[in-house]
Amino acid sequence: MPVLRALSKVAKQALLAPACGCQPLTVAIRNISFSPRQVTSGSDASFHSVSFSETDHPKVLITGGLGQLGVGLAKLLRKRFGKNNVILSDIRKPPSNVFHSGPFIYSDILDYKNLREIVVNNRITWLVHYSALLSAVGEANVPLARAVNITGLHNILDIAAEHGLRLFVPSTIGAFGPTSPRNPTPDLCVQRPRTIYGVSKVHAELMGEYYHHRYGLDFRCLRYPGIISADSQPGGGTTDYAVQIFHDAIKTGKFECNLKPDTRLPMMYIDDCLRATLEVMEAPVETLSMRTYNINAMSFTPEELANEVQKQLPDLQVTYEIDSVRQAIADSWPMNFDDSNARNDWGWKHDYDLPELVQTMLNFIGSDSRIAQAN
Ligand SMILES: NC(=O)c1ccc[n+]([C@@H]2O[C@H](COP(=O)([O-])OP(=O)(O)OC[C@H]3O[C@@H](n4cnc5c(N)ncnc54)[C@H](O)[C@@H]3O)[C@@H](O)[C@H]2O)c1
Ligand SMILES: C[C@@H](O)[C@H](N)C(=O)O
Repeated sequence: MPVLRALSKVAKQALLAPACGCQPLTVAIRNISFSPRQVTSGSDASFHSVSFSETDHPKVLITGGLGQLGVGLAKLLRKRFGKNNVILSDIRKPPSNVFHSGPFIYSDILDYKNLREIVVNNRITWLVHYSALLSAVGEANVPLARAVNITGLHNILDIAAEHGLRLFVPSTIGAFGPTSPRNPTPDLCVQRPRTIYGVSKVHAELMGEYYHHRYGLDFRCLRYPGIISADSQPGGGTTDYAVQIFHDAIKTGKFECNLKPDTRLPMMYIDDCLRATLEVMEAPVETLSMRTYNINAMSFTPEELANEVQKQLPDLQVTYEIDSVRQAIADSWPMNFDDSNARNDWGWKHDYDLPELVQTMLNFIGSDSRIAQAN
């Protein structure tokens, strides 16, 4: 069917929808090859966001949940909404502590039918979409990154629109590129990233916002800085050095950094990142003047991080062996992130600056390694 004819048919069906917005009409447009498989029509974002009663707890599905961030998010959400209301999913086998801490399910985001079955059978109302290939591993396998980060996202958007879900998709500092203002980088500016990861994240931001305006999808997106965590490993990004330094400092007293000492990047401790995610998901619709926000906590260079760690561990030796792929990526990313819109609109505020981050990481990893030595 020619594109214009298909569009006008959909528009006519939408016009026939009840004006009150109380009965969202499901328009089946599966046969339009460029369109979502099934979406709810209408342009009022608010009526789609209440597919669960506001007094009920949401039923949450987290995709890609076994990476650096998912397990921590599940823990936070389970504390708030109850263990059985938060389902972790991934294509990997969960470690036994994760498997026994709450519901876990296999889900490949490239399998649309499987995703839909999970959403329907578990009466999911919130979807947190964490599956992705990060910046460095994405450059090493562009076809897979394209499939997971772009095709997978299309499945997620269609499922979320079809079932009236509130959808969170994280974006990243990597959604900016060398032609973006880097110090600071505002929410709205030129975005011409040079990695498949960045390209896929700009695509996710734009598609999510398009679905919000076109179909009323309750899409919410935060651009995370590099996230630093003690009890989960990063999945192959450019900011991974800022996690590894703590492990190496405690285990060997030596750290080889793969970025130049003066490479400045925005960073955040995981607790702040996960709290921001919960806060934006709970933010009343009327506080959100945008659907994609920068969030930030601190910015530092490898040298500044090493100096801060050396205040606690003065014998730490740091050397530099530059990884040219990661360095080129980092040189194209923001140095400082302007998150004033998130602070003004829904009250974002970070808790951890560099000294607290370093103290917390060393305490956590130090106590873990003392326990391991004692066993
Ligand atoms: N960690 C950070 O510093 C950071 C910063 C900015 C944005 N983000 C974003 O946050 C999200 C989570 O990041 P993370 O650090 O936990 O990532 P990660 O790489 O550690 O984990 C990603 C997970 O996705 C899973 N996955 C891969 N292919 C899949 C498929 N076909 N179906 C289902 N799952 C699949 C992997 O098995 C993995 O467990 C990502 O979207 C990432 O882009 C992370
Ligand atoms: C910044 C972020 O998106 C991720 N940690 C990466 O480096 O790829």
